[in-house]
Formats: sequence, C-alpha cells, structure tokens
Amino acid sequence: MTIQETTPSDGILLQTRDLTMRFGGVVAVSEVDFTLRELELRCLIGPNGAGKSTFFKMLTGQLKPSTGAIAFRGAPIAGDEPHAIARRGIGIKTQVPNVFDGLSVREHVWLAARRQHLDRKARDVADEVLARIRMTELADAQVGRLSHGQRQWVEIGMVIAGDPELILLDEPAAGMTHDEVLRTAEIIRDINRTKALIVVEHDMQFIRMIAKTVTVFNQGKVLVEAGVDQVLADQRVRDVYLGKKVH
Ligand SMILES: Nc1ncnc2c1ncn2[C@@H]1O[C@H](COP(=O)(O)OP(=O)(O)OP(=O)(O)O)[C@@H](O)[C@H]1O
Repeated sequence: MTIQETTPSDGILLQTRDLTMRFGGVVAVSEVDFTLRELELRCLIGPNGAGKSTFFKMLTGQLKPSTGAIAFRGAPIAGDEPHAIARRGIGIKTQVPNVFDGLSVREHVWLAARRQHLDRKARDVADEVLARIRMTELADAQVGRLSHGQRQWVEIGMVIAGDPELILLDEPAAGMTHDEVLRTAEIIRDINRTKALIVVEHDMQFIRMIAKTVTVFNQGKVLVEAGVDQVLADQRVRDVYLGKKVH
C-alpha cells in the first residue's frame, strides 16, 4: 500500500503505512500506521522488545523496512540512506554516546552547526543552541567534566544545531536525577515551540510532563494511541506493563 499524497497544507509531517520490519522469524514492527502533524510532540512507550527502537531506525534509514511506506513532508523516504534522510530534516539523539570528553560544550555544538552553515553563521547558531539547552554558562567546560544529564543536553544541542524539522529522542531522561529530568522536560517543551518531536521514554512521570498524545507499542503493533491521561489509565496498557508501575 502506498501513502496518499499529502501537501504541506494538510499539516502532516510524517506518515507511515503498513510499516513492517522482520528479522528472520521475528516481526519487530508489524504493519504500523502512524501519523505525526507539524509541530507535534509525540511520546512512544511500550515494554521492552515492543519495537520502538526498530521503528526509529526505519525512520532514520538505519534499517530498511521489510515492507510498507514512510513519507516525510509527503515524500517517500523508506529505504533511503541515513545521510539523505538527515538532509531532508530528520535528526536523532540515540542512547549511544556521541561526545568527546576533551572538547568543550561550545565546540560540540559549533561542530554540529558547522555541517550546515559557514563559520560565522555557525557561531551564531551555536550561541542560540547553547541558550536553548541552558548551557551558555558552561560553554567552555570540557564535556568530560559534565554530569550525565549535562552531557545529554549537549547531545540534544548537537541535534538541534543541525536544524531538523523532526527530532527523534531515544530515552532522553534515562539515568538523570530528578532536577535534570525537570530541566530536560523544559528544554524539550521549548524545542517543541518550533520543531516536531517523537520521544521514546520509559519514565512515566517524565511523559506526563511533556506529552499530549502517546502512542503505545506492543509486540510490534500500535496498541493504543490517545491523550496521556487516557493512555496511562488504559487497562490494556497496564496489562502489557504487568509487574511494572504505570503512574
Ligand atoms: N538486529 C536485530 N536482529 C534480530 N532481532 C532484532 C534486531 N533488532 C531488534 N530485534 C528484535 O525485535 C524486537 C523489537 O526490538 P526493539 O529493540 O525495536 O524493541 P524496543 O521497544 O526498542 O525495546 P527496548 O525498550 O528494550 O529498547 C525484539 O524482539 C528484538 O529482539
């Protein structure tokens, strides 16, 4: 099945149809239909092995879908190379660390901005990004001396320095202190004033701080998609998290 043609006026940024990824006999993502509107902030949740990371990897081109379609701003991108998808405007912060201890915060953000802009403009972009991640005062600090949370913000800064339209964040609050989680929620809400985001997260309190609509994956399929309060009260969601607390 192909995706119906969309135009920017439809307000749809990203759409998948029948998106499926098989690894041998394992169907990691199964016939997923997903729609994200311009400037939407969506949370993706689901138990371990539900298919969230595989879904992200297909959106960024790291994995080529077995079948199905992905459209970004109406253009088909399923199976395109990661660099081509990044150029179209999808950026990702994975859980894999992507920073160098010996470089400063500013150098990281500047290097990311420099991929898109000439030197002078890159410096301006870096300054804006440092303010957005609330790290202007730590701009000259070596990343190796930062806390776990601060390093995560640097990585978020590197993604936004590339100026993508859609930002994918894989467990941005994992391992953070309570104060860092609060600050991360604030940073994400601020980014969402100008960018769309999809956030994979396990921390339900954090999800409550940022989410409006939540999509729940289970066994490769979309189990529920609804407002955050409705999703967290849903018995089916409680059942798939059996043994875990869903606040
Ligand atoms: N490269 C791979 N080869 C084989 N099976 C895979 C591969 N990647 C993922 N899987 C399987 O696909 C299913 C979905 O995995 P995935 O990592 O996408 O889930 P997830 O929702 O991101 O889980 P988690 O929350 O633990 O990160 C799992 O059964 C997993 O074992």
